[in-house]
Amino acid sequence: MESDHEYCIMNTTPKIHAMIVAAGRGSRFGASIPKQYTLLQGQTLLQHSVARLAESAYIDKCLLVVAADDSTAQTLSFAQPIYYAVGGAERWQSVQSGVEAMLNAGANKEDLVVIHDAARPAVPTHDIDAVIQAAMREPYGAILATPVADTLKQSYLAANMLCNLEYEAASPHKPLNAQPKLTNSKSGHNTLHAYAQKTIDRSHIWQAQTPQVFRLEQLQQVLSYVAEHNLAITDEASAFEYLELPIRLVTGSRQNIKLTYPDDAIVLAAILAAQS
Ligand SMILES: Nc1ccn([C@@H]2O[C@H](COP(=O)(O)OP(=O)(O)OP(=O)(O)O)[C@@H](O)[C@H]2O)c(=O)n1
Ligand SMILES: C[C@](O)(CO)[C@H](O)COP(=O)(O)O
Repeated sequence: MESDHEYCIMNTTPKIHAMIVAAGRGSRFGASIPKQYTLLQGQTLLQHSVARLAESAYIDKCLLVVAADDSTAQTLSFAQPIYYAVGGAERWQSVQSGVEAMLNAGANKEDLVVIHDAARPAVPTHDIDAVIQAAMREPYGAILATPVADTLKQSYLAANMLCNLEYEAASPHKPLNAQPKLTNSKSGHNTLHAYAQKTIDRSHIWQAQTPQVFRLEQLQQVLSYVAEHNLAITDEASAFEYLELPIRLVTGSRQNIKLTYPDDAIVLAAILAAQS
């Protein structure tokens, strides 16, 4: 029975390599610096994410994929040995650059690669271990994901109501079911708003997270397919889906949120404080 730490395929003992993608600009977050360098609980998101991976017994060093003009990462201290690669314009191109760096550094094509977002600093270590263990037992890979918990609406865009509904001030003597007065739209132009068209069945809908874990050569091949076919993907699992290759979904913690919009910072700070 192979130990979890080393699993055998074709009489070799593949190893596990970790990469953190941190080459984004954080445009939706809107800060003056890339969001991976935002300080929460006294450390940058990037340092938190590196430390989380370091807590896993499977990981003892980490590749950081950073922007070509990044001058911050190498000024920081990290919880484990670090090496670097330069990212690309799209997230998947940053991953592709990281895969090439790992192979050029001597990784074997059958080795597993653990890919994590720098923007997900609160991932529990037991989730990291769980997705790695799942990927060891899958032919193509595994990702963390969380089932959708809210009602999902599909929307359509429409012009503002042609009439403004004016409700007279409620008065103690006014019947509750009084009809509102319709008046002509005050605005001289129609504003487009989103309206609910229908509710999506969420019983098989998941929110993908990271880490996402694959074998290096297979990931290299599917990302080449993405490049050759000019596909737009936002995670590596999507590339395998295009080729109808099964990727295991491992239920992850809802604490593993991604810092994307300004509102996420207060939530993430509270999660990190609660985890410390
Ligand atoms: N070309 C890119 C784009 C994103 N990322 C990384 O991928 C992770 C998740 O992507 P996302 O949340 O989209 O980050 P940004 O692209 O920075 O955000 P935005 O889309 O708002 O600009 C982040 O850690 C980000 O640094 C990357 O390494 N290379
Ligand atoms: C990989 C990912 O974290 C899965 O949810 C996400 O797709 C990456 O961020 P982006 O905002 O989609 O670029």
